Amino acid sequence: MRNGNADDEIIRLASVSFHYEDKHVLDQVNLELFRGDFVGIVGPNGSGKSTLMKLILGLLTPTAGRILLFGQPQERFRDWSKVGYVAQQAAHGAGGFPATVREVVSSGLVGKLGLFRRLKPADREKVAAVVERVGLADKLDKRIGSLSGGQLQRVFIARALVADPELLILDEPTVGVDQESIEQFYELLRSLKDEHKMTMMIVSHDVGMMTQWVNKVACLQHTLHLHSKHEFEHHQEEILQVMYGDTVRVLAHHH
Ligand SMILES: Nc1ncnc2c1ncn2[C@@H]1O[C@H](COP(=O)(O)OP(=O)(O)OP(=O)(O)O)[C@@H](O)[C@H]1O
Repeated sequence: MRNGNADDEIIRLASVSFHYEDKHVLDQVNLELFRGDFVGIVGPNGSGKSTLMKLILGLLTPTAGRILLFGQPQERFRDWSKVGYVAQQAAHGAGGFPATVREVVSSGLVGKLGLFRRLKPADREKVAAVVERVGLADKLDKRIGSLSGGQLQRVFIARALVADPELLILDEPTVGVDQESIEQFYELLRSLKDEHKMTMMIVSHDVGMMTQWVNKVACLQHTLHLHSKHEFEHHQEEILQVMYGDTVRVLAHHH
C-alpha cells in the first residue's frame, strides 16, 4: 500500500526476520509508513509486537532483512531525538520514585541536550508548554506518585513529546487507564497527528477502541499484513478470527 513519496517515508522494514536464541518470532516482515500515518499494531500475546518495536528502536538487531528510518539505514541512523517512545506503563515502575512532573518531562530533553547541560529558560518554557498541552499544567510541580494512571500516562507522553519527535511509538499506553482518560488520550494523539503531521505507531489490545482512531492497522502474527482502516473494518471479523481464534469476541467491540 503506497500513499506517499520517498521524502515522506518514515519507516521501512524490508524482509525483516528475527529470532531470539531459541525462538523464531518475526518472519519476513515488510512495512512502509509515511509521514502522518497513524498505525495500530494488532496481534495476540507473543506474536512479536514488542519485538517489532524494539527492532525499530534499534534495541534489537534483525536476524535478516533491513530497516530504514527516515530514509537512512538504521545502523547509521543517529537522529534519535526524532523518535519518541512510550513504553508499557509497567516498565515505568508506575510512578514509584519521588520525581515531579517537571523533572520527569525535562528528562525527555536529555537525549537532545546531553546529560550534563543545564536547562535554559527556553527549555524550561518548552517543558511547561508540553505539560500544559497534555492537560496537566496544574500538576507541574506535583510528585508523579500522587497522579492517577491516566495522568501518569500523559506525563510519559509529555516526556516523549518535549524533544519534538517526528515519530512516536507507543507500547500499550492505555493499560490501567480509565475509559474517559483513554478517549482524551486518543484525542491528544489525533491532534498531534493533525497539527504536526506526526507519525505514530501504537500497540493496543483494545482493538475496538484503537481502530476508531488510526488510519492503518498492521496485523502481526509472526508475519505482518498492513490494512487500511477501511479494509480492516470491512473484514474485521475474519481478520481477528484468523489471528485470535475464539477470543475474538472479547477483543472486538460490536457497535
Ligand atoms: N528476551 C527474550 N528471549 C527469548 N524469548 C523472548 C524474549 N522476549 C520475548 N520473547 C518471546 O518472543 C515472543 C514474542 O514476544 P513479544 O514480547 O514481542 O510479543 P508481544 O506480541 O509483544 O506479546 P504481548 O502481547 O504478550 O506483549 C514471545 O513468545 C516471547 O515469549
